[in-house]
Amino acid sequence: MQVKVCGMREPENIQTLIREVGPDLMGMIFYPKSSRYAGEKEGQEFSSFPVSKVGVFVNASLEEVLGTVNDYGLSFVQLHGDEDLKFVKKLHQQSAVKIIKVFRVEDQVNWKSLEPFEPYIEYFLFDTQTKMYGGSGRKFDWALLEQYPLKKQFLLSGGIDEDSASMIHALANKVPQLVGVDINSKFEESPGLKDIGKIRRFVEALREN
Ligand SMILES: O=C(O)c1ccccc1NCC(=O)[C@H](O)[C@H](O)COP(=O)(O)O
Repeated sequence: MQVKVCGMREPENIQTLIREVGPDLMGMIFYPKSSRYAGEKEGQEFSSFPVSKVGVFVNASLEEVLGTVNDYGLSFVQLHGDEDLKFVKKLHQQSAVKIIKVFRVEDQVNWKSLEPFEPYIEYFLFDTQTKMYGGSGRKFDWALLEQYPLKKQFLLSGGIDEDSASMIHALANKVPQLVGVDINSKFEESPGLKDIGKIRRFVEALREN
């Protein structure tokens, strides 16, 4: 099971995370309205961190996304807004960066609408529908994912906390396309600053089985 720790911003906190947890992916938020906005930091400082970096964007322009990929040395772009297929195709054409396309879930999912994205992306990510787009700390009804009909692998997100490991294992046993989790606000001391001990305990529980 892959682990993405999202909403990272502070260099020392990032170094401790890499040393003590070793996540598969580390997310940085490039949505200016987020309390975890990382876009004011110098890109160069982040490029050298030995972890795959994911830039999270909400309805940003293609130019902004491509510029940030370059400045921060991003391996993945996570499209967390209402980016359509046309946008995803253009990004795929113009860059080798891997794409995570987010679907924010309320009380149902239109699986048919996801299908056209499959050839252009690395993963889907399912998160809870919220006005702020992400980082809400709220879970959606994960049982909806038991009906997931596609081949594309996906990441689970939204309100995952220290006690979620057994629920995640149970879901992954039913739906093998679930290959990773994305954690954020339930592991924070303050926006953009993570409690690394808490993350380590969760990741140990997740990797136990
Ligand atoms: O975290 C944010 O502030 C944020 C704002 C706008 C779009 C996306 C955002 N976060 C992206 C993530 O991938 C979060 O990890 C995901 O929404 C889950 O957050 P949480 O429910 O706090 O675990």
